[in-house]
Amino acid sequence: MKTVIIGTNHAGIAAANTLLDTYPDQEVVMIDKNTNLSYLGCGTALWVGRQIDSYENLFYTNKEAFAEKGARISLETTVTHVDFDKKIVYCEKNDGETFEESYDKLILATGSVPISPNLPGKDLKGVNFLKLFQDGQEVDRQMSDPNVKNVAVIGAGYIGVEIAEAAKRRGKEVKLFDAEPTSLASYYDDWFTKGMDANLEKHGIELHYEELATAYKGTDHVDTLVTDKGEYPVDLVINAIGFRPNNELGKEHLELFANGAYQVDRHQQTSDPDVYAIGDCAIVYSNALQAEAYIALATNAVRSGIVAAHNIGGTPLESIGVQGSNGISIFGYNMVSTGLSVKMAEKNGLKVSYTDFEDLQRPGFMKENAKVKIRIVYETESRRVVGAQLASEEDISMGIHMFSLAIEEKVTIDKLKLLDIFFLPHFNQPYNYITMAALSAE
Ligand SMILES: Cc1cc2nc3c(=O)[nH]c(=O)nc-3n(C[C@H](O)[C@H](O)[C@H](O)COP(=O)(O)OP(=O)(O)OC[C@H]3O[C@@H](n4cnc5c(N)ncnc54)[C@H](O)[C@@H]3O)c2cc1C
Ligand SMILES: NC(=O)C1=CN([C@@H]2O[C@H](COP(=O)(O)OP(=O)(O)OC[C@H]3O[C@@H](n4cnc5c(N)ncnc54)[C@H](O)[C@@H]3O)[C@@H](O)[C@H]2O)C=CC1
Repeated sequence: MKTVIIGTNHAGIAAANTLLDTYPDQEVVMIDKNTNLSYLGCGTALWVGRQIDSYENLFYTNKEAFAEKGARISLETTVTHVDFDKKIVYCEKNDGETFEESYDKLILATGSVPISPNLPGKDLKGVNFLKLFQDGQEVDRQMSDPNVKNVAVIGAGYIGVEIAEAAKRRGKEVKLFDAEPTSLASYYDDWFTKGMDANLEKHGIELHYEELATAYKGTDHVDTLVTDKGEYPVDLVINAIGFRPNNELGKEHLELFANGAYQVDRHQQTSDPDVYAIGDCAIVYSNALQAEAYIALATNAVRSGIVAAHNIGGTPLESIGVQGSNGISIFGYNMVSTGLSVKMAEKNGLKVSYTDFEDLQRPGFMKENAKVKIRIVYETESRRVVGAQLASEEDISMGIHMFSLAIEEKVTIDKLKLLDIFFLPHFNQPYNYITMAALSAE
C-alpha cells in the first residue's frame, strides 16, 4: 500500500513515523514545500526573547531520519493540485521540476496559515507574521536592530502575548492590541485574563484592547500603525490574529467544516474514503462541547497523525476526542486551561455553572509559596465537568491534566468533592484548592 503525506510538520511527521515504525510493508511518500520540518513554533518567542540561547534545538527530526526509515521525502516541493479521481498528486519543486505521485491513501497534513488582515500598507517592510521558523528568524533579525525601538503586536492571543513578552525582554517599547477587551479571551474567563493583563502591564507592555488596526503607514518601511482609536509610531509590527485551516488542495472535493477545515470522522477519514486529514487543516471532536470543533494545537496535530496512520496501516483506531488543553507562561505567570471557559461555553449554547477558589499553594508556614486561582466549569443540568482554568506563579501545569480526563470521561463536579488528593506541605494544602472548589459547587 502506498501512502502519500502532504505536509511534513507535526501532524505529517507523526503519521509518517507511525506508518514507518509499525507497518513496514507500507510505501510512504512525504512532500513539503518548506525547507525544514518539525520546527517547534513555541520556541520562537523563547529565542527571540533570549530565554533560550539559540533555535538549534527547536527541531526534533530531519529529512534524513525519514529517508533512513525508507520513506521518500521531498522538501522544497509544493503540491500544486490533487486529482482525487485518478488518485494522483501533482508536485513542483522550487527549481521548477515537476513530478507526479499516485497514491492508494492520501494524508492531508497541510496545516494552517496566519489570518492576514487586508489592510493598506500590509506589504511594507517591518510588517510580519509569525508562523514558520523563517518568520521567527526575520523577526529576530529586526529585533536585533538598535533602531527598532517601537514594536506593535496585533492580536493578544497565545502568539501575540508570547511575542510581546519576547519584545519586552529585548528592551523594546511594546504595544499589544486586540479586538477583545482582554488578552487570551478565547481560552480564559475575565477573572484570569485580568490577572494576565495586570502581569503584562507590570512588565511595561502597553495594552490597547477593543482597538482595531486599520492601516500601516510608511514609505518603504512601516513607521506608523493606524487604528480606529489613534496613530502610533512603530518600527516593527507583528500580526498574530489567528490561523485559518489550509484547505487549498481539497476544498473543492472534500466536505468542509464551518470554518473551512476538512470534515473528518473519528478515524480522521474525510468524505473521500481514500483521503485522511490531520492537524491544523482538520477538525477535532471536542469532548467538552460534545461536538466537532476547530482547535489548532500541535498536541492535536500529533495525535490525529497517529490515529490516521493506524487506520491506514490496518489497525482500526478511533480518536478519543480532545479537550483543547493548553498553557501559557509569561514573565513567570502561568495559566493553564482545558475544555471550555464560562464565556466559551455560553457562546456555544451550553448552560453552565462554575465554582471558583483562590488560596496559597502550600500552608502559610512554608517559605516558598504563591496564590493559585482555580475555576471549574460544569454543565448545570448534567453536572459534568466541561472546563477548568488555573493561574499562579506556581507551576500548576500538572493539575490541568486531571480535569482533561474528567471532561473526557464525563466526570461530574460532585465526583470531585471527595476525590483522593494527597497532602504534603511541600506541595499543597490539607484542604487543597481542587477539593475546596468542588466542595463549594452548588
Ligand atoms: C509561534 C507559534 C507558537 C505555537 N506554540 C504552540 C504551543 O506552545 N503548543 C501547541 O500545542 N501549539 C502551538 N502552536 C500551534 C502549532 O504549531 C500548530 O498547531 C501545529 O504546527 C500544527 O501542525 P500541522 O502539521 O497540522 O500544520 P503546520 O505546522 O501548519 O504544517 C503544515 C505543513 O504543510 C505544508 N504544506 C501546506 N500546503 C502544502 C502544499 N500545497 N505542498 C506542500 N506542502 C504544503 C507546510 O509547508 C507545512 O510544513 C504554535 C504555533 C505558532 C505559529
Ligand atoms: N501555548 C500554546 O498552546 C500556543 C498555542 N498557539 C496556537 O497557535 C494558533 C495561533 O495562535 P494566535 O495567532 O495567537 O491565535 P489566537 O486565536 O490564540 O489569538 C488571536 C487573537 O487575535 C485577536 N484578533 C482577531 N482579529 C483581530 C483584529 N482584527 N485585530 C486585533 N485583534 C484581533 C483575537 O481576539 C485573539 O485574541 C492558535 O490556535 C493557538 O492555539 C500559539 C502559540 C502558543
